[in-house]
Amino acid sequence: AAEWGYTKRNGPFTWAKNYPTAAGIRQSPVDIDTALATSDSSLESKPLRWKYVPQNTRTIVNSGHGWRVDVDSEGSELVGGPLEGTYKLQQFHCHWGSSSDKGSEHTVDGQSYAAELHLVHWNSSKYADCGEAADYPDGLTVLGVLLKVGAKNPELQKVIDLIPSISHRGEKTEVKEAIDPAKMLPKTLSYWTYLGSLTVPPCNESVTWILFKEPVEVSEEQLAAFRSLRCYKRGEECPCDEVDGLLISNYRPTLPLGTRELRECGS
Ligand SMILES: CCN[C@H]1CN(CCOC)S(=O)(=O)c2sc(S(N)(=O)=O)cc21
Ligand SMILES: [Zn+2]
Repeated sequence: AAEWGYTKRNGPFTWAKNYPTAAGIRQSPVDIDTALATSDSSLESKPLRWKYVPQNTRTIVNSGHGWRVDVDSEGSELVGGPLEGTYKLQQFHCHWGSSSDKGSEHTVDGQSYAAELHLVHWNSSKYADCGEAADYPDGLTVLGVLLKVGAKNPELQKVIDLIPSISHRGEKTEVKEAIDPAKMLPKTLSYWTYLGSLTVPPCNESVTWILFKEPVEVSEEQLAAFRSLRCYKRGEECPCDEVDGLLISNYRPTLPLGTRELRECGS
């Protein structure tokens, strides 16, 4: 089957054909209607806590759908807030648009941001690895960070510096200078949380989403670097009808929250 992607031919509105879960009722991303959010004392009583090992960021790869930094999960942990048990960091990646007026996956009161960073964690209290965890409703937790145009982001610059060596799909390289995921999180830790899904096929409905309220800054030049990735393999011709196969946009439009509860912690 034609590989899924973000063009008219293989983009989000075609995914349900090959991935029926994409048409489910617990899909992500969603628009965060801040008036609907309910504050929950149980979230306030168990602060979200994380521990990452910067030296465990191993490789960065061009998945054909964006860049992804794979991490050795050992030594990492995410607990508290809405979570039961311990989750370990598996990878982090980003979504962006063809211009900085769009590109985030979640929107807030209808407003898009320039990009969105996802830190993907899996429930190591109950499952053996990320792949297994992705098949269970409590298997994954993704920390989402909204990115807005502003100052150059020094931690993300370590990713940007590696992009030229993974310009084509399937290329990967060692991350030599440790990247600290904790340094990419906002200062204030207020967040919204709801039950959703992977925002890419197979769109498993296995993600507890935790989206920080405070956006983090990234520069226009850094966003431009993201858009220089190519969605096809070196030596092959460009399959996607994108402008010479550049990955200029890789965000899924929002899906209905439906009857799901949206909770918030912190102002
Ligand atoms: C770059 C994308 N990679 C994906 C690889 N995986 C999916 C298959 O795994 C069994 S995953 O579970 O690690 C996730 S979560 C995720 S999102 N956008 O919802 O945070 C994307 C992906
Ligand atoms: Zn993502």
